[in-house]
Amino acid sequence: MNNLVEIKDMSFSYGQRTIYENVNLKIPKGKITAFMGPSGTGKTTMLRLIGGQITPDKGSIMFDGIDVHKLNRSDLYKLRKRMSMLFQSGALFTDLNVYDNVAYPIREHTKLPEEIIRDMVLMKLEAVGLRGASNLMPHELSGGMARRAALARSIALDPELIMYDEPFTGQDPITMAVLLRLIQTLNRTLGLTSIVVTHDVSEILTIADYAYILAGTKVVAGGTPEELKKSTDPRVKQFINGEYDGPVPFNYPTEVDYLEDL
Ligand SMILES: Nc1ncnc2c1ncn2[C@@H]1O[C@H](COP(=O)(O)OP(=O)(O)OP(=O)(O)O)[C@@H](O)[C@H]1O
Repeated sequence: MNNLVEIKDMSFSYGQRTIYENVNLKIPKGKITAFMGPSGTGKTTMLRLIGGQITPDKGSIMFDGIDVHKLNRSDLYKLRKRMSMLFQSGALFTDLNVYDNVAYPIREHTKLPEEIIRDMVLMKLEAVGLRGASNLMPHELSGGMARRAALARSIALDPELIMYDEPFTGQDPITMAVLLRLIQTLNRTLGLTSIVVTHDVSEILTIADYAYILAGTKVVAGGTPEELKKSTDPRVKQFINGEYDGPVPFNYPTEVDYLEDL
């Protein structure tokens, strides 16, 4: 299989707190991969490790055969242009209209003439169904439209990898369905590779080609949605069925029993 990202024997800690221990995982090129797992387990941290914003203590993270953490600053900067990260907040610049929001990264990172920028921006807005909303200001958009505009901005420079961090949070079911289809369509039509961090397990499994469950410093499972749904591993079943109680602790681990705090 052709992988865009390969993580080998990777460990990472924030100070005393171990987030990952000897993790191995692969992100297949051209596919949608989901990262699921309990709150605070380190899913966002994994995206930041892949993006080179933080460095593993041990092991390697390869992007298209390049060791992300062995690059010097300018090469890392170049590599980062091949990746895009879309955060839940996906904040648009409030004083710029939709068009200028999408044009912003192109103007920042290239010296292209405005006619070409115009074509690129309109193509991206068309791709997210917002071509008619070019002149609207962010405060005139619905929550779902704002996410789509942020998505158009995050693909403005034609990245190869797009990482979505909780893209559905706070959206109604219809908007969520629209965003799901959009992630799938963009992945296909733009030849992207996508990683989606989400708690919306059943929804993401309708479009993901592959999914990992991250919990307790490890990758506890990985497979196609069909494989995960058939798994007899109780930790996998807990996740797939969205059960609060089970072998994977839901809460942030605490050193002190809360009764002792009283
Ligand atoms: N900069 C930081 N310094 C120290 N600890 C951090 C930092 N960022 C995150 N953490 C801790 O690392 C752990 C993993 O955080 P992360 O945001 O990656 O989890 P997550 O799985 O994405 O969580 P959620 O599903 O709730 O968004 C958390 O316990 C968090 O408190």
